[in-house]
Amino acid sequence: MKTRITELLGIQYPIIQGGMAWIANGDLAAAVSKAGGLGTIGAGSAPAEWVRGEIRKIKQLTDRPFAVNIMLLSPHAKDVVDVVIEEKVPIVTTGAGNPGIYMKQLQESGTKVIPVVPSVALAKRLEKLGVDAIIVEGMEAGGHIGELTTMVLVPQVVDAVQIPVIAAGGIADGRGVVAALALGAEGVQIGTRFIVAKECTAPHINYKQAIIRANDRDTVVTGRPTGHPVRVIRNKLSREFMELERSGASAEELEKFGIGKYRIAVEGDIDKGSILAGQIAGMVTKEETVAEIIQDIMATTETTLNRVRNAGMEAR
Ligand SMILES: O=C(O)COc1ccc(-c2c[nH]c(CNC(=O)Nc3ncc(Sc4ccccn4)s3)n2)cc1
Repeated sequence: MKTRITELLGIQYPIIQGGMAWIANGDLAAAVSKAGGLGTIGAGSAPAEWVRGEIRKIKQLTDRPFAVNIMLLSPHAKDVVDVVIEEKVPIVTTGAGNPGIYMKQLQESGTKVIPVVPSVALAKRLEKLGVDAIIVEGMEAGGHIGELTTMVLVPQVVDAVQIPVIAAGGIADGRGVVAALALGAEGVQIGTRFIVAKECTAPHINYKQAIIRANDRDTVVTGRPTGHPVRVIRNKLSREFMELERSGASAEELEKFGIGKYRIAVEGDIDKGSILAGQIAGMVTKEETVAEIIQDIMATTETTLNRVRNAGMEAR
């Protein structure tokens, strides 16, 4: 399948794996790149030297293109940018903030920059700064989210910019890919479904099982009063978090309550930790290899395109 995204990134399929903090390590990213997508190492809030180690690991595992996601709320973001440049990482995606301050040094080093944006305004500002493409992430996504849905935000950003758009949030099979293409996107970013991949070695099995067990209504958004809303799977901790919000706790108290809770879940305590995952968790029902996931996505893309085409023919 060929789009401006597959050409820009040198990948076989327009499938980008989300660079999820604490979860997307070199093992997962290498498996996705080897299977024809774009594997992404999630720097999250990790120190720059951890990121350097994962970059060197993926270079041992594959020659195919890969990316590093820079989470801009991380205290190590600047050092991670330096490491990305030193290690000649070809592609960077960014999240949770505006990458404007790093654009000059990244572009001078020839790194392709693809920011996640939650609004049309930021998409237009970043296109002017010279980013190579835009990931438009709807609030269906797991983790730190904006307020608008994929269905609403993608076509508005597509209308507002000339550079290619990647749709993210609520996508886990070919129906989501075809929907994204219909909205004007030329690629998709998938996070939640890759968390349960066999090659995703970081999260404890309890984390994966929480996603596999989740149904359509099992995620909630915590932390809205802090200005950093985060989508998680309902559990004991999210109920405590919502209780704290209802009791009128300040943004600082909520922020403090949330610190470190994500890592606790990744390490296996799914009662006391925050299980970051998207609304599509209800459609993620089994652990598979990355190759099986990508093959299923592309096969269901094909069957969906045929179904939509036939429906269109009959409608004439
Ligand atoms: O500066 C501005 O105009 C605001 O800019 C932005 C505001 C938000 C975003 C945004 C929303 N979603 C994303 C990409 N997705 C994510 O970044 N998802 C994440 N999940 C867990 C994360 S770890 C975390 C999260 C919050 C607080 C501390 N740590 S980051 N980027 C991007 C840019």
